Amino acid sequence: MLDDLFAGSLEDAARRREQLPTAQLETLALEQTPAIDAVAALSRAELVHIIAEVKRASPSRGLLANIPDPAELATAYARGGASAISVLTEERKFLGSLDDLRAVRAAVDVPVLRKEFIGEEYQILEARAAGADLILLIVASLDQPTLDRLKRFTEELGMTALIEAHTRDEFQRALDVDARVLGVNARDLKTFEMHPELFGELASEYPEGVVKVAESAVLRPEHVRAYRDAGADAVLVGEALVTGDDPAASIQEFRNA
Ligand SMILES: O=C(O)c1ccccc1NCC(=O)[C@H](O)[C@H](O)COP(=O)(O)O
Repeated sequence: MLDDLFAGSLEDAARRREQLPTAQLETLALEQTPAIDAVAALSRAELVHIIAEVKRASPSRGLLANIPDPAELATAYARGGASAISVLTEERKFLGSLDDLRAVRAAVDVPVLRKEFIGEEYQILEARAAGADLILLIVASLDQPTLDRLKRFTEELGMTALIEAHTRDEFQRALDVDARVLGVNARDLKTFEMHPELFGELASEYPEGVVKVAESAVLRPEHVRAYRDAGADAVLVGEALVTGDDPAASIQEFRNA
């Protein structure tokens, strides 16, 4: 599944590159307002940070929510106290787009994450050109030299990489490239089973100064509390917010869990 998602994302990027060659995209990326410092925005604070996700659909859950106006949803997230907004831009299974990212960027002042299956520099330039401050790098799909190269490229553009691990080995590989924001995702990408305990098993191994992000498997405030008690600085939440009645209120509840 992960290989298919990556292949699809890279094919879509290749199609866009035919319309907008790398040199032109680079100019657009460099013209943007500088990226917001996501490390500062997500570092430990009295209340846990919520990274709230704009997520229409997913491979594990199918269609989740009709989101006609991602900017409106992101504005509600920010009103509820989200510290960052994650926007799924993958088109085939998550039904997202770079237009969603641009709309969210224009609507909020908090850092914006491009959630995508990123395997090459062009996709990172696209993220910057659309105003993203953070991009996702999934360790499971990148060999170590590529992970290192893409992380450096991200930082050269003034952005931050959220480096995502699903196992202890991947966690170590993220540390080996000096991850500054390191996520542990509870969702097994092969079986889609949730393992929220993995974050707690790895939390004590984060070096000082690395932002600890727990991802997925939050449906209720007690799930956020468990991540917070295990040491999370930030928790990334998608489904619970897009399927709930009042996303701003849910974020407030999660922050105070
Ligand atoms: O959500 C999926 O089904 C999925 C499948 C394969 C790769 C990635 C996937 N999700 C991306 C995410 O990491 C989540 O959207 C994010 O952590 C929020 O998760 P949740 O709160 O459980 O919706």
